Amino acid sequence: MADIIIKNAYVLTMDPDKGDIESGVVVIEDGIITEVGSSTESTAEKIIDAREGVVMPGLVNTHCHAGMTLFRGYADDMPLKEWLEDHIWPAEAQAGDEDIYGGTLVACLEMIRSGTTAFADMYIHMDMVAQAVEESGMRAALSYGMLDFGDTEKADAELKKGTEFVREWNGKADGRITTMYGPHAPNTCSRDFLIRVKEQAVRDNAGIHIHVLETEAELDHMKENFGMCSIHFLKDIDFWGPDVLAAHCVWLSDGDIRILAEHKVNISHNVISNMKLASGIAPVAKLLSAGANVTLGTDGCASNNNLDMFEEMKTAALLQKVSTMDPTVLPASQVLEMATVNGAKALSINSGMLKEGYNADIIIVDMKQPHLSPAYDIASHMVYAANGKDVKTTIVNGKILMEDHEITCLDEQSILERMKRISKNLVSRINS
Ligand SMILES: O=c1[nH]cnc2c1ncn2[C@@H]1O[C@H](CO)[C@@H](O)[C@H]1O
Ligand SMILES: [Zn+2]
Repeated sequence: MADIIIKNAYVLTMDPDKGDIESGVVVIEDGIITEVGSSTESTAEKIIDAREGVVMPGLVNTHCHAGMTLFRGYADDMPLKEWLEDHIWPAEAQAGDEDIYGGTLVACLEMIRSGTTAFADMYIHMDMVAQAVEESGMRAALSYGMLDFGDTEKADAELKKGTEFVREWNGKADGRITTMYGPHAPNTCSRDFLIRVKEQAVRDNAGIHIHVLETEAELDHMKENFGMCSIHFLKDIDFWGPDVLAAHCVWLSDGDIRILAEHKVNISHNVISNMKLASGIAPVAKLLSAGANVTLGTDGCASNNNLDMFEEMKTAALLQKVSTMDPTVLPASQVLEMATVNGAKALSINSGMLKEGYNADIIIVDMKQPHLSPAYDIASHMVYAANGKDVKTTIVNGKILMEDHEITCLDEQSILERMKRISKNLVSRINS
């Protein structure tokens, strides 16, 4: 007997061999999808009738700082350097375990509610982040954000912390948690440190999550200090590979695009954060035509200011169209691929498609609503018309985390109450 059967749904499989099924079933057993088709002989204790719903793979957010929900709306409308150095970093210095734990739980609630089933996170107090992810039922690739600023003592301490975290949490929470190394960026980490991190990641068979060329200031800094941009600099130290997840990648030349594609680097496009901080426009259409694996991420809540991947999909499509003056770039089906299949690939997880043998990371979108009516092209609706609130059911690893808009895995009220308390205390500590 199976665990869950979802029936009577429009199934958007994202599986190129299968395509969409107008009225289909998805069968789940032991956290895995065991059947996708138009009917099934199987039985299950739990039957979900998804009539007037779209069943699709959960979205994958490939660049997040989940705990930054704490700073949602805390420092808006300023350039990245000032935002980070004068506001965010001093505030983070005051944040403790309880704050990051509470902030991450709010992020998990927000992601579950808006149809994200897996995310890549780079942040601080990572044991707390991992604990929150474990309790939430979500899937995540977690990394401790390491910076050395050229200080060798700090480099040793940061790498030790990063390594301990990678080793302690990899494969935990029934395999829902995997770990990566998280060197912050080429202009906040020294060359030596980045070399050591890469060597350590190879030894531990772990991926690497890093910010790259988010701002023109980083490009100028790298050219001034090393005579080349971050992409060539990282190529020089043999950093690039399919194990690397590079966030932002805004300031790229055509040569840089070729390097990223050749080395099969995973790229996280953070369009809303890049627009809000006026960092620039990433050449996503060019990256995709070069064959690079481009995915989508929200970045933290202090530069977005939410974690809704539906907004991210729509904005990514629209900005590329207007900035290239070509409405044919990033069609809806390709944007959906970025948010599902490509994201899962970047996190090395067997999710992102509804297919036999894949993780049961699934969402159901409620289509019986004015703004989704009529429905000619479902992919178009998911990218251009829907938003996170339209998600009514979220399943991760075969467990229902939200059903009919009701959160089943966490105590939402107490988490929101806790956020009120900790954010107030945190701000008073920052201001004192
Ligand atoms: O857009 C960004 N660019 C650079 N750093 C960021 C951005 N958003 C968040 N962080 C910072 O990265 C560190 C990860 O541990 C945190 O300090 C976080 O505030
Ligand atoms: Zn970031």
